[in-house]
Amino acid sequence: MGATEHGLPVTGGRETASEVWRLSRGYRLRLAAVGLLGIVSTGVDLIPPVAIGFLVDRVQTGTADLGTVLTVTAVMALSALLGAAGTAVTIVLATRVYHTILATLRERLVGRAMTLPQHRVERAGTGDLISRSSDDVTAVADAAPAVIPVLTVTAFTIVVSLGGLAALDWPYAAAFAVVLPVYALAMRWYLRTGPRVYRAERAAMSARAQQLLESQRGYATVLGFGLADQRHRAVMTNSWSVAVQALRARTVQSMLNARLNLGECLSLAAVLVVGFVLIDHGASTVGGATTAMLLVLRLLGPVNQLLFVIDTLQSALASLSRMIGVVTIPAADAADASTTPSDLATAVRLREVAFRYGDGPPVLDDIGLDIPAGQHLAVVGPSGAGKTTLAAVIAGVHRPDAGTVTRPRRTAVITQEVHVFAGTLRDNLTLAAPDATDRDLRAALDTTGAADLLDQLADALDTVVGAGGHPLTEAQAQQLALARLLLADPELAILDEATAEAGSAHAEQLDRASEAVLAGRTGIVIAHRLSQAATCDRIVVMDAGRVIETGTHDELIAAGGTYARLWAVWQAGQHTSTIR
Ligand SMILES: Nc1ncnc2c1ncn2[C@@H]1O[C@H](COP(=O)(O)OP(=O)(O)OP(=O)(O)O)[C@@H](O)[C@H]1O
Repeated sequence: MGATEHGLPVTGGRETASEVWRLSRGYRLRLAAVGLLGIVSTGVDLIPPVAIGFLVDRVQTGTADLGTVLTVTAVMALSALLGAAGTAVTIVLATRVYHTILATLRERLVGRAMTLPQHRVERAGTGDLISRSSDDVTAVADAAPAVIPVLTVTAFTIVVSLGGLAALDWPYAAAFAVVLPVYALAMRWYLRTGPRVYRAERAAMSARAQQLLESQRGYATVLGFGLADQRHRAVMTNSWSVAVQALRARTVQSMLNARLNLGECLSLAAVLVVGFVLIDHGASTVGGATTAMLLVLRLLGPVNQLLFVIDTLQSALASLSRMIGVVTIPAADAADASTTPSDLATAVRLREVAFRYGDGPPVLDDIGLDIPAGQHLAVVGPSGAGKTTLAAVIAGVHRPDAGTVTRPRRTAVITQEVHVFAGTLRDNLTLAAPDATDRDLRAALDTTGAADLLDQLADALDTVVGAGGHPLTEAQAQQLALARLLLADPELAILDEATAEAGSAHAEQLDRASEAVLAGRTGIVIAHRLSQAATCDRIVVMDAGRVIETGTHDELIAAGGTYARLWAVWQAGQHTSTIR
């Protein structure tokens, strides 16, 4: 399986083929029936050239009368009708099987994407995953109208027509066969060039999707920092890259076209020359040569189409290998290896943990930490100390570059960006606990201090919130997230909530809600207000990615270090600013 260090994997040809074969299980009999119908339909399609050749000979020998012409016309019309009907049914049946298999693949892709460890998706970029389950699925689905008719019918037409040519007179088949290397060379060139160009096109599309997604997600930041122009330029650069790659792909198609035209010209000329020589030597009739020319003309279409389908097929295969790349990520990687069931005494254990974003400077350095089950730990420190990163590494969002992390299997985290899902309030809560009753939901909202929210909403739990629904304040969204976490009932809860103005009613409300949510479970609080830290069992002070102090509130105050200084500042009335 090919995989870039940071990207999601892409399968090779063999893996893709064997996965498609596995996916076709249950449809193979239907596929065989479709194949048989395809052979019969294309066989019937060969009747008109033979009938025209027969008519030409009759006219040449002066034995054609009106009855012969009418009979030949009727036979041609009937065979054309039967052939078209058979082909249409073949295409419909094949398309149905194709889309059913594709739907199964998409379901598996989405299923696997949902179970991928978050760090894997974060590192590759959410845009890549979205592009694989949208752009790539579309590319594979869009290939159906072109690929299925041609693949199911063309291959048979080639075999049956070549057989017909050989039966007519072997030199005709030989003349066509001599030109085949031209097609073989065209195919070889194309197979070498095409996939690379298409993969680059798809990758450029992924990058553009990622760029757009990031701009939309960080909309508030983009506006707040006046980054609109910069983001616009970045999206333009990506769009230009997509355009360049698309142009390359279309150029390759045009060059393939030129090669196909050459093959067409050579094969018609070869059969014409052979026909002339055979008739000159009395070895063939004009009718025979006519049939041969018509058969070759029939062959040229499918041969060209097959090469063009290979073009679409290459593009679809590039997408397919990206989709299957996600589906076949080994289960060991899908389940986060660093998660182990907690032992009874220690819920979280970190040993020599180091982490950096990409090639950037170390953000966490040699972190060692033990959190006994049931303990509430506060992490404090100046902005940029690495608190959020530490929370993300413990939660499994980021995988450490060095060291080990052990945490309970049921770990939940509330990040600074609380997401309200578009749907009812009930939907938002039952995400975490599908079996929860309305009573449970109300109790959870009550615990997080959001009971009055229900009173404000006309449809109570059935009120639509999130995008397009009833707008929730930031504090309400955080209360909702805390209620969701309460319902999920994890062994370890990590709270890295957005800051609320210290001393404000919201801050006190959220502090109380956080305490209620953490009761009876292990908790890590990224403390943006020192009031949060003071109520925790133990405090870890971080600076520049390292733990510089640890102890209880009283111990750290008595030690007179960084925490004591922070606390003094806090106490001295810096209540309007937050510790970040
Ligand atoms: N996604 C990212 N990519 C690159 N660097 C990052 C990323 N996220 C954070 N950093 C950097 O890592 C360092 C630690 O950031 P982190 O957010 O963990 O600190 P923090 O202590 O939580 O700060 P704050 O209190 O402001 O949230 C900072 O220098 C920050 O710029």
